[in-house]
Formats: sequence, C-alpha cells, structure tokens
Amino acid sequence: MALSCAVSCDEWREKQAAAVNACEEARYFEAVQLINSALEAFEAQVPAAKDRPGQLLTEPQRFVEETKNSSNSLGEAAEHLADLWATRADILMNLGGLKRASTELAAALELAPEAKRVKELQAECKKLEKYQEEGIAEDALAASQSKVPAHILTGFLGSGKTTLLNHILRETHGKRFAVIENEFGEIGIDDKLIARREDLGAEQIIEMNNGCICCTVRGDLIQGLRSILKKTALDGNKLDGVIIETTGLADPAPVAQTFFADDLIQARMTLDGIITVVDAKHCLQHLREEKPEGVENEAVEQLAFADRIIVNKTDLVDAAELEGLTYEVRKINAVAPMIYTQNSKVAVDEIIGIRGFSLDRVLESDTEFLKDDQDHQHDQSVSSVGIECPGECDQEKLNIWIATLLRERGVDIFRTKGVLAVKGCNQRFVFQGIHMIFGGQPQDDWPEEEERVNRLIFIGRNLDREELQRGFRSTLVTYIGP
Ligand SMILES: Nc1nc2c(ncn2[C@@H]2O[C@H](COP(=O)(O)OP(=O)(O)OP(=O)(O)O)[C@@H](O)[C@H]2O)c(=O)[nH]1
Repeated sequence: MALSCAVSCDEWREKQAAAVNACEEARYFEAVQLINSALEAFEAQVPAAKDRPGQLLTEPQRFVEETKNSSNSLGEAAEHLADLWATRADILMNLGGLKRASTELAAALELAPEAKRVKELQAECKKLEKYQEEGIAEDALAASQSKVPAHILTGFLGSGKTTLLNHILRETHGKRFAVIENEFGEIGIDDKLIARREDLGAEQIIEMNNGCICCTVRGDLIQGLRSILKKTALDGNKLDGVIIETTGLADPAPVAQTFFADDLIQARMTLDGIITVVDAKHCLQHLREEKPEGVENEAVEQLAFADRIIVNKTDLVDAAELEGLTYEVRKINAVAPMIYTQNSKVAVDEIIGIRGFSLDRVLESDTEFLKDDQDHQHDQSVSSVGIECPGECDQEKLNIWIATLLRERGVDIFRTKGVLAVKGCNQRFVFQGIHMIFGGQPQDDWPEEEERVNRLIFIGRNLDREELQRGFRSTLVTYIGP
C-alpha cells in the first residue's frame, strides 16, 4: 500500500515492515512486539490517536467509534491504521488468537472498507474460526505439525499438585510424558515424592529448584522444554506430552506465555491446558489475602488462568463450605469446568488432551498477555527456610516439636515438607504439613548408597531460621554437623 500521510510515518512503517518479516519467518512473538510498537509509534504521531492513549492496542473498535464523528478525525491516516491492524490480525491468527484477530479486522474494515488485504484476511479468519468451532483446525494443525501437548499444573502451596501428577502418571501407564518440576524453597523435596518414571513410564523428569519458574528461571524453563524436544527428536520416540508442575507461588501467566514467546517451542509444542488445584480447606484464606502494592495474589491468578479447576481435599470441608468456596471461585473464573476430588483423583481425560487453553480467552481478560516486558513481582514477605542435616530424629520428640510449632505458628507457616531419617525406621519418613494440618509416614527404603540425611523445608511468613533450626536439632538422637 502506498503511504502518503501528511505526518511522518517512517517509524511505524519500519516497525510494521519488520513485523511482517518476523511473521513470515514464523517469529510470531517478536512480530507481536514489533507491530505493537508500530501502533505505539502511530499513536505518538497521529493527533486523533494521541488523544486516546493505548486504545489502538486494546480497543480498536471503540477507537473507530469515537473517532468516526470527531472533528479530530484520522483523515488519510485511516488507511494506514487499517493496514497496521491487518498486520496485527495476521500475526494473531498464526498464534491461534482468532477472536482477537477478528476484532482488529472488523475495526480495519470500518476504516478501509475496500481494502483487499483486510477482506482476504477476514475471510480466512472466519474460515479458521469455523474450523476451530468444529475442532478441526486444531486437530489438523497439531497432527500435521506433530506438536507435543503441554499441561501446566498449578495451584497454591500444598493443594495437591504432586498428588495429581502422580495420579496422572499412574493412570496413563505406558504413555510417555516428560515432567518439569519446579519447587519453591531453599532445598528440593518433591523429587523424592514423585513416583519414579521408571515405574510409571514418564520419559524424563527435570527439576528446577533455583527459583520460581514464572520469573527467575523462565530461561531455564525454555532450556528445559528445548532439551525435551531435542531428546525426543534424537530418540525418535513420540512423546505423549509434557507436564509442568509449577511452584505453589507461581503466576501461571508467564509460564503459559513461554509457549508463545519462544519460536521453537511455539512451533513444536501446544499448550493443552492450565489445570489449577485448589485446597478446599485453605483456599479462601489465600484468595482473601491483601497483597502489597504491585504484587499479584498468586492464588487469584492461578484460578483466573485455569482451564480446569480441581477442587481437592473435599474430605476436609462440609457441603456449606464447599458451596461458599464454589461461589468465590466462580467470581474469579466463571467458565472453567470445576471438578471436586479427594487426593486429586480425577478421570485423566478430563484434564489431559482437553484443548482447554484459548489464547482468545486469555487476551479477553489480559490484553497484555503477549507483551514481553510484563512486570511480575512475587510477594517478598513469603520466604523459605530449608534444613538439611545428617543424623536421626526421635519420632516422639519430632511429633511434639512439630505439633507445638504448627499449632502456634501455623497461620504463618503455609507449607512444611520433609524427608526424614527416623531412628529405628529403615524407610524414608515423609512429612507433610499445610498450615496446622500435618502428618507423616514411612515411604520407600533408604537406598543403601544414600546417606541418611534429613531434608525439611518451611515456606511462609516471618520465619525465624534460628528457631526452626534449633527446634529441629532438638529432635535429633544423633546430631552431626554445625
Ligand atoms: N486430606 C487430604 N489430603 C490430601 C488430599 N490430596 C492431597 N493431600 C495431601 O496434601 C499434602 C500436600 O499434597 P501435595 O500433592 O504434595 O501438594 P502440592 O500442591 O504438590 O504441594 P507443593 O508442591 O508444596 O505446593 C500431602 O500430604 C497429600 O497427601 C485430599 O484430598 N485430602
């Protein structure tokens, strides 16, 4: 299209050309960033747009409505804006955001009703939407590209994610899954709690314990997913899926964004769904928590982004509590099917292979989802204390200490987990606590070659490291160490 605007259009034209180029080379996420900045450059230069900051990106149709009859109209810049929106729509269609693409195209057509490219894109978008409704497009696309489906398991600390992961691995025996396990805390415990893949058919387990997957280890997540793809390609064996268990404090949005932000992953994997596990007993208190300015409530985010909501631990609440919880959950997420469980026992086909994730749905509630400079902050007042020491504990002393500690401090101590060496017990003693509810039991035998080391982690607020360490040491029969 010939550009003949009165205002300088070099900047947006350059960015648009770069976006078109990136789109042609299937670098869609980069293309989104480029077309967004082209629209921002347009906004900065065209008075009618400048008067409505951010509207070109977030509400194209409202922008058209409002400028239609305004004295400060777009004039000849209208055609260029239509072309910019058409480019954005083209990129979004490639990412699967058909509804949003159709919004941009409708606005573009109002500005330039005769634009051939816009009309063609709209026809294509309508066709794809029809296919999507019939489930054809995604099936065909996934099959033709052999995309590996990925599943994000999220949910607040202690809600039952690892229990669900083990259930999935058991129920899909023989299927090949790769697992990415991310744990919050100074030391990792979950690797000892996941049913081993040799027994259950999981292909590989990658542990990421040096930060939260949604921010600090985002690069590690990309590396992890890429290495899974590479290993699968080298093996030549088809992978049935990837399961990512996030920490209980993760915001699932940046994790989901990874499936669009990295070109290789975008081309080879498809996000099947975000499954959020809810602890029926403790969920409400975390949903209601007031957070400092600029810090998101993770429990709310986890529900808002869910494609399936597993309300777990229904044995710990009565019918009225469950009804109250359902009401609150529905205020945050009105559409995701809710499944009520004990011990995360759910029919696997209700959560795996569901094609639940919809970019359009996410873009409806979070227009910035595809922006790569999202500012994500964790609640800094929540921290962890890890204890790792050899020696054996006395079970009775351990019970008394932990019962007293969690009775007195269980409001602030959200989560306790441990794998402990108990005197007189040849097996690893697994300890689990969520606020004031706790318990423990022997699990599998200590491997002969493995030293009997106690590993215990506390996650919560106002944790007193010294007090926790001293308390635990007092339960040891033999204490070796500092
Ligand atoms: N009473 C009860 N306990 C459950 C249920 N489901 C899981 N649990 C227990 O809750 C504890 C925490 O479960 P996990 O599966 O480890 O929870 P998680 O979400 O992976 O925990 P983090 O990874 O630490 O956030 C374990 O002791 C489970 O056995 C349930 O339905 N009822």
